[in-house]
Amino acid sequence: MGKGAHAQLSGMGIGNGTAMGVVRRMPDPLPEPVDIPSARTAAEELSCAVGALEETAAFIRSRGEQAVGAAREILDAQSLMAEDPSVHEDVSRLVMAGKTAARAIFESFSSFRAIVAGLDSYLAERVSDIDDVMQRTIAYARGVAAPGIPESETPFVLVARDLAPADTVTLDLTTVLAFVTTEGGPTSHTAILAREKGIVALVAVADAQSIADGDLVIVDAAKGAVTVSPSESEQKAATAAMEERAAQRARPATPGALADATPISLLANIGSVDGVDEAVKYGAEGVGLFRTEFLFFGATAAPSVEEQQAAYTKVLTAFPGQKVVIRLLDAGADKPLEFLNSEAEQNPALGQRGIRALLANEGILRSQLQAIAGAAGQTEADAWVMAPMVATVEEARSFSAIAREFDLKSVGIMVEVPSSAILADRILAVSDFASIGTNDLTQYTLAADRLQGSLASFQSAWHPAVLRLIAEVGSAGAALHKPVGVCGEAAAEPLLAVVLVGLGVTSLSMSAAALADVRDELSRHTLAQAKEFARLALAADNAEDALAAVLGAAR
Ligand SMILES: C=C(OP(=O)(O)O)C(=O)O
Ligand SMILES: [Mg+2]
Repeated sequence: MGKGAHAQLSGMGIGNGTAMGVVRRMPDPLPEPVDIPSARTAAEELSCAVGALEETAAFIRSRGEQAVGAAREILDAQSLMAEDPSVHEDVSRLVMAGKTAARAIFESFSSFRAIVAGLDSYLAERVSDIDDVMQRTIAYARGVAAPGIPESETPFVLVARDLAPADTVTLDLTTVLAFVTTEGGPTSHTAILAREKGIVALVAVADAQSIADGDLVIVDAAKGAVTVSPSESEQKAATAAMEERAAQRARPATPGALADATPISLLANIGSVDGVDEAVKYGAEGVGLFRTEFLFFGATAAPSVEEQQAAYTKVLTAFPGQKVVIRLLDAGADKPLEFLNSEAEQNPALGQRGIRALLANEGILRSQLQAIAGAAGQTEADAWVMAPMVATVEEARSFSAIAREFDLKSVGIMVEVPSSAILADRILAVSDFASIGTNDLTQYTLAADRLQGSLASFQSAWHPAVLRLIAEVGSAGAALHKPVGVCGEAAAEPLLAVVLVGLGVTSLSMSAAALADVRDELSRHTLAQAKEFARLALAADNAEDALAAVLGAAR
């Protein structure tokens, strides 16, 4: 495309925002350092390489300190890569063999990358994180600018192949109006972090590389479109949409409801006590998913009941009279925990995980339930508990029986495995509620690892196979008068959230920053329309067609 030519490109919108501005492109990665003999002494090269590794670790660590949640974890892992003694040893060995600092860093990280990419698909997502650390370190060693967000005094729309976590975390929202990336899917790191920060974003825009520096663009996440060199009338419409959104956000948050006043509770997902403030700030009506893994990860043994109770109490205290759904420890596969499951597994996603692991370690399960019951007794919140990764009616029954010994009133299960969606009527008969985890439900339905970047296109809950399973759960919930929520990333996609309601879902839980767009989208459609959208999506052959059909009917 020539610069300035009018064009419309499509991709996957994150949230519902609109932004308009001039494009700045992210510089392309640095070229591979050539393998020529160094002109400096080995000692000089070594001090250059070590200095670059230290500078990278310090830079990423300082960015990590400004981040919370998932972003912080990713950055902490990245700073550890730059500090890894085996990387330092390897770089030093290569420098001593006559390589330049830049080349030694390149070769060392490349072999690290090959091991990670080849040996363990669970770490495949880390490959792009390794590349980011390598690029930054090579830039420091060469004394050139590290690839990253362009510096600019004036606001701009960032166009990039993909964003490194370190970049997304510290995006300056006063200058970066929106971003458009070629790569990524709705559940990629970039999309999740964009949602957490409420940034207008479009991912998986296959033709994004055709947008030139300096082009004026409109990014419309709700339509999943970027318009290059928009006409005057398109510019006016975009300005009006942005003003309306700003006005709507300035009004106090109202409880979630459809246009015909059907109530749909809008709840927050939190991953630690730190998430509480954001949830309250964005008007969450409670917590629909309190992930409790943060208490266990990094520990060598399960935390004591007292320690757990203190953390649960802090969260429950923030929501008097409101519901807080506490998800019991979900260890295994993407959340490995040595002391719970030390046996090496060939296929951990299908291994000892979630409720399976808890029922095999009943002491830990009971300690969690005891701590939750203690915290519930000390606070005014309505504490609900749910078990992760339930696959059978027996697991649901065993979990309910144990939880009720602790006098917990609302005992439910997560539907993340196709078997539990197919048997939703049986499973709900022995549980008080269901909460659908669409991240895992999608991975298991399509047999596509949720962490494997190259399979991101499979990881969409718009897929009619996933929607059919959700419909099973919705119908079972309606027949048995039991609540059915969604707490996976799908709940944070505004139009998909309406489809979920059309399938019988009664509450939606998501990262707090996504609440406003979902609240707004729900208020635009009636239950009859939501059901029609659901019918259209269910009738599609694939996720893209389902989205297109519903977009056509809704916009
Ligand atoms: C909410 C879910 O659980 P997690 O993302 O923690 O596995 C899910 O699988 O959708
Ligand atoms: Mg899950």
